Amino acid sequence: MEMAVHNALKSWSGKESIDVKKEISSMVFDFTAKQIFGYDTDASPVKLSDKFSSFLGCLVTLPLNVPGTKYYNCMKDHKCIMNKLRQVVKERLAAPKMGEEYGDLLDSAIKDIGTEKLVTEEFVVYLLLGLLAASYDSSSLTVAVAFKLLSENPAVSEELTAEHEAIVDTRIDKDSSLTWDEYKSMTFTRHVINETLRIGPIVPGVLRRTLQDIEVKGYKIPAGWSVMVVTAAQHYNPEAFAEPEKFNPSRWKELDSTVISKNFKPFGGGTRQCAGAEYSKAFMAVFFHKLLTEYRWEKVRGGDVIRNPLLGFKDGIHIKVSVNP
Ligand code: HEM
Repeated sequence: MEMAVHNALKSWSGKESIDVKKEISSMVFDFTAKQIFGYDTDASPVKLSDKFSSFLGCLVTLPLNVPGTKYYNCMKDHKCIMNKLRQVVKERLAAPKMGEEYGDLLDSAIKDIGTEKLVTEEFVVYLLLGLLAASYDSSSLTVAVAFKLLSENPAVSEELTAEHEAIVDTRIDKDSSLTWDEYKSMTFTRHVINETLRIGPIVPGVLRRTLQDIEVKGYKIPAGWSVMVVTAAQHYNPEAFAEPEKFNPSRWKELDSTVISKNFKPFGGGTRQCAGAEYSKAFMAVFFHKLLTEYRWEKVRGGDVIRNPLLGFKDGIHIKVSVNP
């Protein structure tokens, strides 16, 4: 993870500016795809992250399957992605040591084929599609929101930088990699990540279906209805978070665990809670560690937030990254 971040930051430094969301999306995508099925973006004739970018960008569109329309292009990209994923799964199934060779997530999934009625070859293809889609737009959006909030709150940015510089200062070998203990010691970083996810949750809410009639504040919701829990609204509950519009990572020092569990759900909740939550938080911490200890950054332009229904930016958010002198 550190190496992926290192390579990305190196390639950004010196450029006039980069669109954070776009660049991080493709970095996280390539890294995740490598962990899941050994995807090597440099060796691949098709840049899968580009295909995902255009596929995900036109999911909510008029279903007019005519050349030249957004939907038509979306379907073309979807087909290309599915062909590639089907090919990957087929190759693994044909490998001499099927499911044993690489030790990655795809190997585990291949071994599970047939253990349950649902787990078929096609299911594994869709599992890959789902995980890659989930990784493309999620952490990158949260990091982009963090850049916006940090650029508007220089004191928070300074405290965050100080935490990471202190980690490097106490290292015996200054060039050594980040350790697990160092990661666990990033208290203020965790507060910044939580506060970013609270202020700018990427999804407006989570969907559930009622299994039985339930009553909420005098209203009856019949069994079988779809319910959307608007978690984004809970994040702005003034009884749980004082001055909820204010970006204040330090509030997390004091917050009660019951208040958090009832009002803070950026990754959903219950048995369907996000499978990539810890992975995303680790990625964000590693990203900020490398950025803040080895580089300097400044916002160049953009940062106007929109919701459609995912959180996004009108004209992106562009930053300039330079090596720390
Ligand atoms: C900041 C980053 C992320 C956020 C805010 C986020 C948010 C969410 C949310 C709100 C849900 C719905 C949960 C529910 O219905 O209760 C979800 C589900 C899911 N997410 Fe994430 N996600 C993030 C990153 C990721 C990543 C990187 C992956 C995979 C590599 C991932 C994989 C999944 C999967 C597989 C589910 C479906 C879980 C299930 O239905 O059992 N997510 N995510």
